[in-house]
Amino acid sequence: MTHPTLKITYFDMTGRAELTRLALHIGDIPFEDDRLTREAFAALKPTLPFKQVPVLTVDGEVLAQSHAMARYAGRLAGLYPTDALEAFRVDEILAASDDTLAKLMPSFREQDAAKRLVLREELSAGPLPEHFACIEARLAAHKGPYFLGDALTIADLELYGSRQMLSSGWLDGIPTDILDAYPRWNAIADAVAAHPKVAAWEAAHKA
Ligand SMILES: N[C@@H](CCC(=O)N[C@@H](CS)C(=O)NCC(=O)O)C(=O)O
Repeated sequence: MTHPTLKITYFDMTGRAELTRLALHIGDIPFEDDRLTREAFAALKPTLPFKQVPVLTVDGEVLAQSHAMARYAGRLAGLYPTDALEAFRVDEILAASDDTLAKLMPSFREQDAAKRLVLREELSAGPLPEHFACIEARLAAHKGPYFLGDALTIADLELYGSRQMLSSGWLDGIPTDILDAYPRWNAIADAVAAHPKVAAWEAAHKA
């Protein structure tokens, strides 16, 4: 099967590009994994559609917005439902994940480490667990092993990636066990982690 020529441009980190990278990798769809230094980003920024990364270059055309990229990659890779209602369920999880990031954003922007810690501790004491409980409740439709049953989707990959971000210890002030209270979320993330293509990707990139 022929695919468009694809290049993901982002920083050398997981962040907002990893979902698209992982979807293309799982789908055996070749792509260039263009990882920018801060200096290279500064030079490129004025040319970018929203002056931000990630961007996905498709046959020479630069397109942006991480979840739009992920849905496109998901469609190419067979990881996005063709059924409209199932797609809605997947989109809901992606948007809920954006809401998590929005809650964390002031702490990402805070330069003072002590103030950042306080912001994250406040989030961990209420707003984040409350939001995560809502996500967990939406996973009640979880059929196993993945959210929508046997078919892996980008919603599962997003839940997996969010767990990595939240539980890695990278976010000082967020307890690494903050997701322990959500068994459906963890079951899905565990199933994704056990996927051979995901395990291979992690072995190649996290060593
Ligand atoms: N809505 C955009 C947000 C993109 C975004 O916030 N990108 C950040 C990196 S994660 C960025 O480019 N920051 C540098 C800047 O804005 O100058 C998306 O989902 O792709």
